[in-house]
This record gives sequence, C-alpha cells and structure tokens, in this order.
Amino acid sequence: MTFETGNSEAALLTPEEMGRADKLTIESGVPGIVLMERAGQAVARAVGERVATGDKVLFLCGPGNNGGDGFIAARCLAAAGYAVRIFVLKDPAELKGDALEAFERLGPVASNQCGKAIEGDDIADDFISSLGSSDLVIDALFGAGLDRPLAGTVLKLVELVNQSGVPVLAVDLPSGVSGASGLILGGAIKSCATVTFFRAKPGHLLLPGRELCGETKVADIGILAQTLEEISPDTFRNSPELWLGSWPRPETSAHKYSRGHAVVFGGPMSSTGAARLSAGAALRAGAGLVTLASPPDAMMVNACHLTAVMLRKVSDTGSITGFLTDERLNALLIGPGFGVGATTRTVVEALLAANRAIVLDADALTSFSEDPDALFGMIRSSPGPVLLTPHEGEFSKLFPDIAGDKLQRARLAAERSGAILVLKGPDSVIAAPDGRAAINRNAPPWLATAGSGDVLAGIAVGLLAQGVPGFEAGCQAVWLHGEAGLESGPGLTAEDLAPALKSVIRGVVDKSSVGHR
Ligand SMILES: NC(=O)C1=CN([C@@H]2O[C@H](COP(=O)(O)OP(=O)(O)OC[C@H]3O[C@@H](n4cnc5c(N)ncnc54)[C@H](O)[C@@H]3O)[C@@H](O)[C@H]2O)[C@@H](O)CC1
Ligand SMILES: [K+]
Repeated sequence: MTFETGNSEAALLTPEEMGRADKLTIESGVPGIVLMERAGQAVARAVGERVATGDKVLFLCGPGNNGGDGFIAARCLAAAGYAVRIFVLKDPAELKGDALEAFERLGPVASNQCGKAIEGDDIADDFISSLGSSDLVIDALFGAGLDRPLAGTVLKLVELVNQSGVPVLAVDLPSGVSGASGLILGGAIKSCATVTFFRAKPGHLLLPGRELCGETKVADIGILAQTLEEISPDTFRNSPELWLGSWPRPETSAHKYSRGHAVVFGGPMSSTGAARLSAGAALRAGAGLVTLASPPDAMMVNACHLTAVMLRKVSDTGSITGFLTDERLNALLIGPGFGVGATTRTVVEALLAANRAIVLDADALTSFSEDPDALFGMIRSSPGPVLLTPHEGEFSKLFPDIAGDKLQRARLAAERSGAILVLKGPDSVIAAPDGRAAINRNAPPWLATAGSGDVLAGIAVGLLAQGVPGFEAGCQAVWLHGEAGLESGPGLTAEDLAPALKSVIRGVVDKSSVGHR
C-alpha cells in the first residue's frame, strides 16, 4: 500500500505496531527515556488543563513503561505545585529500564510522596485513604503492555477507583482496555480523559473501550510520520483525511450522465418507503441520475412521492436484465424493502452477473441466510465493487461461525465474501478483502431509527455511481451518514438525513478544494 499523508494522519496503530514505532524511533537515535519524558510531560499538560495548582493528584503506576510515563508526569506536576501522591502497584525495586530511570528522576518526590498500592494480597490502607481525598487520579497502570485479564487484587483496585467517583485521566489507554480491540480484559478503569501518543489505537474507537476513554487526546512525542512507511498500518480512523483524495469532484464541464446513474430496486406496494429513502439519498450524495426500479403494483405509490428520482417499471428478472442493457446504469442497490426469498436471490444473481458496482443491503442479505456461500461465489465472479452493509443481526446470519472482536470479524468477513464489508453499529467498521479497515466514530445514537440504514445504503450507491472505489465509498457513506445524523440532531427521522447531507457535503467539498485550486 502506498502511504500518503492522509493515510498517515488517519492511521491507527495496534499496541504491537506502536511498540515497533517506539523501537524504530529509539534505533534512529532518540533514547526511550526521551520519548517517555515527552509522553509524561504531555500527560502533565493534560492534567494542568483539568485541575489547579495545589489540587491533589493521585498517581497509580504499574510495573512497565506506562507507569514510567506516570512517574515523569508526577515529577513535572510536583514541581509545578500540585499535591502529588504516587502509588506503585507493587514494589518499586522491581522496576526496570526506562521506567526505573523515570522513577529515579522523581528524586526526593519518590521518598516523600510514594507508596505501594498493594501490600501482599491487600489494597494498602494508605491508598484507600488518599483516593477518597483526591481531585484527580492518573491511571498509569497498564497501557500497550496489557497482556492478560485484570484479576485478583489488581481488579479490586480498579473497581475501587471506579467506585470512588474521583475523575480519572488515563495514560495511553484506560487500564484493562485492549488497545487492539477495545475489549475489556477482566475489568477496566473508566476515565474521563485519555492521553495517548503518536497515533490513536483501535481500542480508542471501538466499543466498549471507547466509552471508557472519555475525551481522547493524541500527543506528539516526536515520533516521525515516516516511521509509518515501515510499519504500513492497515487500520484507520474513518475521517476525511483517509478518503478526501477519492472524493468525487465533478469537472466544470460535468453533466448529469457524467456523474453516474444509480438504480435502486424497490419492493412491492406495501413496502416502498425504504427504497425511496435510498434513492433520495443516492441523489443527494451526488449521483447525476437515480432511477427507482419498481414492481408494477408499486408504481403509482412511488410516482406520487417522487420528483427528481426517476421511476421505471420492472416486473420480473427478464425485464430487469433488459433494463440493465443500458450501460450508463453503473451502480445498483438492492435490499431495502425488497422482500426476502427466492425471487430476491434470483434478482441478486442477475444484478451481480451484470458487472456493475453493487450495494447489497437488508433483504438482499437475509435472503442468503441459508446459503451464504452461494452469494459469496457470485460476488467473487463479479468484477465490480460489491458492498455488503449488514447490521449485527444480518452479519451473524451470513457469517455464523466468524467470531472475535468487531475489527477482526469485519476483516474475516470481507476476506471470505470478497466484498467490502460495512459492519454497522455505533462503531461501524468498513473492511476490504485486501485487509484495509476503517473504524467510524461520528455516529450519534439517534441514528438508530427506522430507515436510517436505507439512507446509508443509498448514499453508498450514489458514491459508487460517481466512480468512488468500493472501500472509499463505504467509508465516505458511513462518515456522511454519521455527520448527517449529528447535523439533524436528536429527534431525527430517516427523512431528515438526505436534506442534512447538503451542508455536510458542502463542508467536505470546501475541504477537498483546498489545494486543488
Ligand atoms: N519507549 C517506549 O516504548 C515508550 C512507551 N510508552 C509507554 O509505555 C507503555 C507500554 O509499556 P510496556 O510495554 O512496558 O507495558 P505496560 O506498562 O503497559 O505494561 C506491562 C507490564 O504490565 C504487566 N501486566 C500486563 N497485563 C497485566 C495484568 N492484567 N495484570 C497485572 N500485570 C499486568 C506486564 O507483566 C508488564 O510488567 C505505553 O502504553 C506507553 O504508556 C511511552 O512512554 C512512550 C515511549
Ligand atoms: K493506563
């Protein structure tokens, strides 16, 4: 993969990749303790933004370098006049390497303000009494080095901190949250803020970890962006930096045919709304033309509701195939309100055989629950990009044996199906068969409403019609959908989303034209 500036900005690093970034930087001549100083100072600055000089800041420092960051921050804050109290998880004599050096740099602070959080198998009384009177706790127990579930007294310690009600600022990650997956290992600190370094980690964006991070800040500790060329990460934050280069920009001479013609295949008279929502969103996403292909009984109701979206009667698979001889129809969507069953499977087969860019959503996915491999076989023979947009329920029917965290599951499913997988939810993951994956975080909870998924599928097909490659179309659609949800606000209904896209798209266009003038 070529690593462009945008990819670099949006890259997420697993703890293992972050370890390599640290190592490469250290090998290039920057000592580890220098990186730790910068990390600790960034934490100290974040603390300074939250509490005032003289306030009581309690540090909980683990046995590794996460604890080392804590010692540095504690020294800086003690020097700045904060009332610092430091608790090392167990015995400071067991510290090694940079963490030991950071501890020694505490100087007199170590002997005056330092204690052990755990004595034998019990939580130290001194820790319990200090916790109650603290203004802020710094969680520097475990970060990238978390390698097993929290258990025993350590878990009790974490629960005590969570129950105390004292706000927590986490160093790198809330202890107990896996940076790779966002899963909680045994138990985890709940923080109101997290300071991480160089690049965010998947665990900062994926649930449930994201909820425990609070506001996450990424601090620059002097690791160069070029380091990423060697690491070549394939997980990204879904943000315009990732896909602005693929944003469809119509030429000055554009006409509606040059902006693509999307076709949405709608359902029978009793369920026409879903496909209309999709078609309206496809048009708003920028497709030059959108046709709603409708069964005869639904023509009248669709005609009553549509204006800019065109309508075409299709009565059976034969008439669909005939319609698709028009090669200008370059992106297709089937699923919303279409109906589940054998007819749907036949139509999907015909659409995949037509070699167009395709979005398969809702009923088009459920129709293959009994035989998903048949669908994957057809997808693999279709050269155009294919997007699958399942929610968790649809996903588990198509991929019943795929387990793991959300990122792993989306990746495995993309690899197996040969499609771009958009695994929807509050932390949607978009994964490509080549291994790339993006994690989305801008979706507000009020997007969980009837018809919202139909709009998302419509945006995606509208982008595909404009020639956006499959992975980028999935990422752009999910991001635009989230922004439209934010723009519409609480109380939205799916009908609000397409109109809200207008100002969202204006924002992206303004961004994308910077540097293109
Ligand atoms: N030079 C570097 O590598 C840098 C590292 N940095 C910091 O270093 C951290 C990573 O340091 P480490 O690799 O030392 O790892 P950590 O400090 O995150 O944790 C490793 C230690 O925790 C123990 N541990 C792991 N899981 C445990 C569990 N469930 N219960 C009890 N003990 C457990 C391990 O046995 C090991 O002793 C980062 O999160 C970041 O805060 C930063 O200082 C930047 C520079
Ligand atoms: K931590």
